[in-house]
Amino acid sequence: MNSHMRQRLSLSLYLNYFVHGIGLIILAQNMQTLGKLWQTPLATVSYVISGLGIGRLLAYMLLGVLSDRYGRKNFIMLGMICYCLFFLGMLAAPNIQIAYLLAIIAGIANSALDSGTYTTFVELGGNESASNVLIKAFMSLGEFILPLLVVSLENNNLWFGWSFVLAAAVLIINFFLLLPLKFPQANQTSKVLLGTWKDIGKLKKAVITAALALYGYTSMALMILFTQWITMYATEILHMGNVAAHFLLSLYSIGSISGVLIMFWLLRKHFSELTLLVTLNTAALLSLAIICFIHIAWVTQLAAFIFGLTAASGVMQVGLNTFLKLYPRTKGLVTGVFFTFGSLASFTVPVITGWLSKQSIAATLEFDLLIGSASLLLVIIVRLALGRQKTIAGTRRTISLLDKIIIRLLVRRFKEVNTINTFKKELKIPVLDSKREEKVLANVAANCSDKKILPYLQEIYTEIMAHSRKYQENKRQNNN
Ligand SMILES: O=C(O)C(=O)C[C@]1(C(=O)O)C=C[C@@H](O)C=C1
Repeated sequence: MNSHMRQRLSLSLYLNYFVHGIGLIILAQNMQTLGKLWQTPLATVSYVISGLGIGRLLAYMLLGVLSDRYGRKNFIMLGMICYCLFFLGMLAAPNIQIAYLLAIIAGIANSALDSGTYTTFVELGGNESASNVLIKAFMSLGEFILPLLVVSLENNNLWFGWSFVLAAAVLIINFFLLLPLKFPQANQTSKVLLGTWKDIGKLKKAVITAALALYGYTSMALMILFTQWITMYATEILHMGNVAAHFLLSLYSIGSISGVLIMFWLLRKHFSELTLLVTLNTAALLSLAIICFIHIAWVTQLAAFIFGLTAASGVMQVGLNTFLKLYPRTKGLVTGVFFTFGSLASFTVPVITGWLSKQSIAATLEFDLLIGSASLLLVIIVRLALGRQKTIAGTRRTISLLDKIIIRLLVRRFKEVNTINTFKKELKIPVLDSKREEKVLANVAANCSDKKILPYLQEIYTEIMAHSRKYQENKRQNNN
């Protein structure tokens, strides 16, 4: 695939996630209007939102496995059609039952897009982690723009449905942009990775698999618990005013978008993914602990920003990427498993914390500390079990460093050879000393720990000595 087609494909895939960002919050942002439309109380509209979660749970595994079989493109198209149906259907939904069905369809759309897109970015090759993290950036952009759109429609007394129509229109245009594009072959194995990770034992692989699947749960739970409770925690426990309390969530969002961009940049620079996961999860846990235990307004604000910067920087996507590399032949299934755990988090966290909040609001965030610790433990387990991750770029960095040392040593060797030459000139003996050359080659054999590479080293040394002879002859000819 040429780079122009690749860019077109990537752009279309990202555009879908801009719309998905809108889809994630469009019901919540229009709760009151929709409630009036269906003549139901707010709680019932909120119940419709849970349909999204049901759709996801139902579809992730199935669509993941099917996308391994029938190609990624079909499922991305399916996702787009389902999403379109959701956006336009919601405007025409006559009752709450149909609305609930449409929400389930949006959940299915979400699963279809995920199982087709994350896998495609890995199969496109290049820097797949950076690409998958950028998906999160497009989602955040959608989530950032929609509330502004909703408010401006409202302020200008325009129909609330325009934001739904806009989302559908973007999808329809993107559908036709995507239609002629070719996708990379599904589940081709990534040679680079098989080279470095193929020797993992069965037990180790099972431990890593379990840890990564659980990380699908904890990484999601860490974020949604925070976003659900931070405002109430700030008003009730920290006694902040209403505006200041809401502002904490904005700081978290700004942190998150900055975090994604920083993560993208670091991954492009080939920073080790697992080291990043351990570092970011540690920072997230620390900032959360600060929010829980140090009650000073500006410190809390800074900590909320840092929590967004680290916990919502795309660490979930990086975790999935590691998982995908471990199972290059069943990427769709792996995406399905990972996000099923994520969906379980979106279901269980509100239930558990709802119950905890009856004890105290502080207990909810303290529970997030527990989740953050579990997250950190899981990524440490994965890091230890997988060992140092090798990449072409990292390995080349090591080679460059070794070359630097070798060159310095060779310069010193030439200096010593020059000294020998001075002696030889005084004693009037020839440059070539075959006995000494044999001894040097014998020394190479004695010092070489890997007998397989010995012939190559001896060839190198024969060359080195040939050149030090040339160097000596040249010096003699030029009389210096
Ligand atoms: O030891 C010497 O006599 C050298 O000149 C140095 C050296 C070498 O590079 O090691 C170079 C040429 C001789 O034939 C043998 C050895």
